[in-house]
Parts: sequence; C-alpha cells; structure tokens
Amino acid sequence: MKIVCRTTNRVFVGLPINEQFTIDVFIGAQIINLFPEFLKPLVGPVLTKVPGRIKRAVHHIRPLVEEQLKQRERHGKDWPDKPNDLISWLFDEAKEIAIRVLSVNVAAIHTTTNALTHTLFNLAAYPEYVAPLREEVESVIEAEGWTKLSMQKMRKLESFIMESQRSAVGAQAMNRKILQNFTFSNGITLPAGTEVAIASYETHLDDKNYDRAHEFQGFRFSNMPHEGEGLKHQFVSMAPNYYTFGMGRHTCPGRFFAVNELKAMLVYILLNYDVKFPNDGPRPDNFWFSGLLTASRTAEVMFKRV
Ligand code: HEM
Repeated sequence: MKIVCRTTNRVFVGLPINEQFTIDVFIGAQIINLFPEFLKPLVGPVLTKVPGRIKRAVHHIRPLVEEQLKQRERHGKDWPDKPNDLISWLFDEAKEIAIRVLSVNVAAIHTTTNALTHTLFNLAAYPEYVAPLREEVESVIEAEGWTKLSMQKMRKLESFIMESQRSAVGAQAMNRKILQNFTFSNGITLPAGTEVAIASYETHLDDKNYDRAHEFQGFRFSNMPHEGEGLKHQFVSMAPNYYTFGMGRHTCPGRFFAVNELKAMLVYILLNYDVKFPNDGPRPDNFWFSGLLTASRTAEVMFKRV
C-alpha cells in the first residue's frame, strides 16, 4: 500500500501523501455505520481520525495551491511549464482542493493496492509465468521504451493482472440504492430505498462464463482472440462477465490510470526482481470481510535482484 500510495500521489500532486488517510476513512466509515442516521454527523468528527488527517493534508497541499494561485494571477489559466497534475486539473474544475485530492485517494489506493498484491502473490505462486512475462516486457521496452503505448502492447502482462483480479473478486459489486420505485420487465417492483448489487463472485467464477473458472490461468485473456475486435478482452473495457471496474454510468474513471500504473510497477518488478514466498510456500489465503475480499495483509513476499 505504501508503494501504491506514494507512486499514485507523485503523479497526482508531486508529493508522497501518507496512506494512513485512506485507512482511517474505511475504519471511520465502519464506526459511523454503527450509529443511527441522526448521530452520524456528530460521531464522525469525534470518533474518527479523518478531520485530523484532512488538516495535515491541507498543510502539505497548501503550498502547491498557493503556487497555482500565484501563477494563475500572473499568467491566467495557462503558462509555460504549467504542471500537468491533479492540482491543476482540479483548479480548473473544483474548490476544496485538498478534500478532492483525498477523495480521489480513497477511490484509488486500496483498489490498486489490492490489485497489485493479488498479482504479486500470483507471480510468486506461479513461477512458470515469470519467463514469458519477462520476455514480453523486455522486448516491448527494448523496442518502444517506457511509454503508454508500450504498456498497451504488453498483452500477457495485462492478462495476468486481469486474471488476478477475476479470481479475487468480492461477493457483490455495483451497489446501488433505488431512489424511486422501479418495475422490471417481468413485473417485479422494487420500492424506493431498496439497495441492490450484482453477484460479482458468481459471475466471475462461473464455469459457464470461464473455462474451469476456479483455476488460475494467467494468459486466459491474452489467449482469447483479439484481432479486429477493438477493445474486447482488454482490462479497461467492461463486459457482462467481466466488470472488476464496475459498469455503466459509474464505471471507474480511474481505470486507464490504474492499468498503466499497475503495469509500470509490475514491469519494474519483473525486470529487476525474482519473487517468491518464504520456504517456497503456496499463495496465502484471501481474507473475507462482509462480502469484501482482500489479499492477505500479513503474508510476506521475498524479493531477489536478478
Ligand atoms: C485496480 C484499481 C481499481 C479498481 C479495481 C477500481 C474499481 C472501481 C469500482 C468497482 C468502482 C465502482 C464502479 C461502479 O459502481 O459501477 C470504482 C469507482 C471509482 N473509481 Fe476506481 N478502481 C481502481 C482504481 C482507481 C483509481 C486509480 C482512481 C483514481 C485515479 C479511481 C477512481 C474512481 C472514482 C472517482 C470512482 C467513482 C465513479 C462514480 O461513482 O461515478 N479508481 N472503481
């Protein structure tokens, strides 16, 4: 999580923001949810660490905001060397910059950390994939360098990450609350206030959707036909049997960033390190909590320079 948080915020704001904020938000949410609706606004500030974390972020982000203001006063909306980062984009669109930066952090950090961890665990658990993956990334980087385009050409790596995500989805996804009564075509009506979700685990681990769905097949997606099919079977394009980034209007807008970030981190690992579990142990069990599934938080992966 430390690595993902530092990498992500280097891109967002040029600073390595501490990952503790996102942890405290999730703990805080669990605490607040224990209380009735009318007490929630009172409980949040008293029983959670979130307000303190926001204060610290404001302290770090204020100089960046002040610099933006100074430049904007001097040059207007654009100037040479204007940073192409989250602060600049938000300045164009939004107020309360620090809170916005932290909100994007909440969406970005745990998700990417979990994805990276599952993929890393699979790399350590299935060493037979290392050679073909290394061969792919070495040849692409040699031919194209470290560019966004070169990342797109790493189909095996992308497949390996997608499969790591597919085989580790939680019980449900795309949770929604119905705001007005809704009647399906079969006549069933759900009243306003009903909460619905899609059975993600059942979809992604169903043999009808995937050949031997419970088996980890790292190149499952890269072995599917792609020619002339545009975005089909790509990580960023969702399908009824693959929606790890959600679907529809609220599909994760950060997925293009996340996929490139994950690939860049894994390329670096593949080019520089061999990984394995202590004593060549197997993949550690995942951890279920209230329908959510995360990679083990205590397992260790050993790194050795190649
Ligand atoms: C592997 C990493 C990631 C995964 C698996 C992931 C997954 C998701 C999922 C499942 C949703 C809900 C979609 C729905 O309900 O239909 C979502 C929403 C969102 N994600 Fe991501 N995400 C990731 C990384 C990121 C990153 C890096 C960012 C920001 C740069 C981001 C920003 C957002 C935002 C702002 C939303 C809310 C969209 C909305 O409600 O309209 N995510 N993400």
